[in-house]
Amino acid sequence: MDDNNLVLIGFMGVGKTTVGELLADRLQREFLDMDRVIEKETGRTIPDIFAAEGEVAFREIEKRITIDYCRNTKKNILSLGGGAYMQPEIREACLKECTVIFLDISWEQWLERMEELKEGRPLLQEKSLEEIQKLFDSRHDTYRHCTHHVLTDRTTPEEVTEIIMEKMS
Ligand SMILES: Nc1ncnc2c1ncn2[C@@H]1O[C@H](COP(=O)(O)OP(=O)(O)OP(=O)(O)O)[C@@H](O)[C@H]1O
Ligand SMILES: O=C(O)C1=C[C@@H](O)[C@@H](O)[C@H](O)C1
Ligand SMILES: [Mg+2]
Repeated sequence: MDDNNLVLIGFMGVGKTTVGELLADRLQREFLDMDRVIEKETGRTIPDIFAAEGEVAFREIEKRITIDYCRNTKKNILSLGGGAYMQPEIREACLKECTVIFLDISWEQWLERMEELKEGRPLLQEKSLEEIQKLFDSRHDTYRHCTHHVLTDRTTPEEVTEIIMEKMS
């Protein structure tokens, strides 16, 4: 395996953080959740940034910090915010500098998790179910521009980790 960062992408709640931590253990690499990195670097929570400055301002901050970590760090496991990959500049930096793993999930399986996901995820609190499903569907084709695509339906985080290890071997 090379020294590239591994970048996990996919919709909110698909398991990027959970699987990212397991992968980091297996590979003896550091795990960085980019939502938490953004909060640390700005000194504010993501809900606070959304509330005070709005989504457009959040996306600019997200772009600057995510691209910096993609380009200027090595050997990390980076879990991207659920919407980060929709930004073309972030996508280009990830595909050029990193190995990108898309964690996919069906809408039906995702719905089963939705209630537990609402806390701390402002987009899920603001939007109707119909709007969330539209967002879910609209992002799918963009996430497919990746290095490895893993469907996680009825698969435990440990099994997902194993599938990723096999794909990269
Ligand atoms: N493969 C899985 N099977 C069942 N539950 C899972 C799986 N992966 C994650 N979960 C559960 O789903 C919830 C969301 O997982 P996690 O926080 O890892 O998602 P995420 O992709 O990092 O979300 P976000 O984009 O909002 O940061 C957690 O409660 C986690 O335990
Ligand atoms: O899917 C999204 O657009 C988001 C997902 C979260 O990870 C956070 O980055 C933020 O709440 C926006
Ligand atoms: Mg996460």
